[in-house]
Amino acid sequence: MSSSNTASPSAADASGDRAASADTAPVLRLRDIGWTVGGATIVDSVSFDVRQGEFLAFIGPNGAGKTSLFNLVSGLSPVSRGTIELDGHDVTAEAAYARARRGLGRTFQTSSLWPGMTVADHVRLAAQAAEGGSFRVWRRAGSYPELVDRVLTRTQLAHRADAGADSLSHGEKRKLELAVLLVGEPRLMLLDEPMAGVSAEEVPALTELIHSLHQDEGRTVLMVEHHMDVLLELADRVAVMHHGTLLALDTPRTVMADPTVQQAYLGEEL
Ligand SMILES: Nc1ncnc2c1ncn2[C@@H]1O[C@H](COP(=O)(O)OP(=O)(O)OP(=O)(O)O)[C@@H](O)[C@H]1O
Repeated sequence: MSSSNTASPSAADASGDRAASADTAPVLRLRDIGWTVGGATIVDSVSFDVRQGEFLAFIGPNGAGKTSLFNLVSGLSPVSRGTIELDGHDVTAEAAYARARRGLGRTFQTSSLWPGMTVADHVRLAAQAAEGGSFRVWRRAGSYPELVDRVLTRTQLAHRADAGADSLSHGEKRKLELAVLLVGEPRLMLLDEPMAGVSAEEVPALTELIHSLHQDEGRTVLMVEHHMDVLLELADRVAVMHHGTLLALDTPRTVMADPTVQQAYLGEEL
């Protein structure tokens, strides 16, 4: 168990991580990442590597800096210090769209859907955006039928293609956000609390879908999630954020048993 802000691949290998592979170049490499805004340090000296096909989950108390870290990795916020590499390329100075073209995609904690649009229209709009088209000249009729069918089938939403986004259940909305994400064929997916607001009945199907996108399609996943049972099912490793730092990075069971991590959650059982 690492108690510093730096977790190296060798530390992960030593932990017995099932995804460890010393000769595989990391998909993502963070070195001493920091983000300071208005004099407050929100993310502080975070370093870690993520290997191809790995599933890394992030937990931590509210305000620990998980979403801020995702913003830095995806390019929505510029780092104050440190470097970010994707597939060995230094992307620290690259904009979010450039990182997306390299295969990085993300979802957001709060729903990013358009209530007045149908499920299929969301996929069509994402397809047009991926091609670099202007939203203003977007045409509804006959666009991307195969793509729409493929990603909606993949996310179990084909039967809801013509439904308005505002009529979806919370679980279906999360699936639609994943469908929109899949249009860009991301190899590295950052999922920010994909279970937020989802009913207990819908959690298993959503968990299975995310598991399949990772396991069956080989996508690398970083996911912020508070449901420990979900993490145990999905994650190769769990990163614990606390006050902007990386408190621990190890297998889910080792992290949950760590007294330092327990302390970070005010003594509550994880
Ligand atoms: N643009 C900003 N300007 C100033 N402070 C910010 C900004 N964005 C985030 N913060 C602060 O940074 C801290 C970390 O926020 P962040 O949303 O990253 O935490 P989190 O771990 O994702 O929390 P939660 O689990 O509640 O989503 C919070 O105190 C938040 O208020």
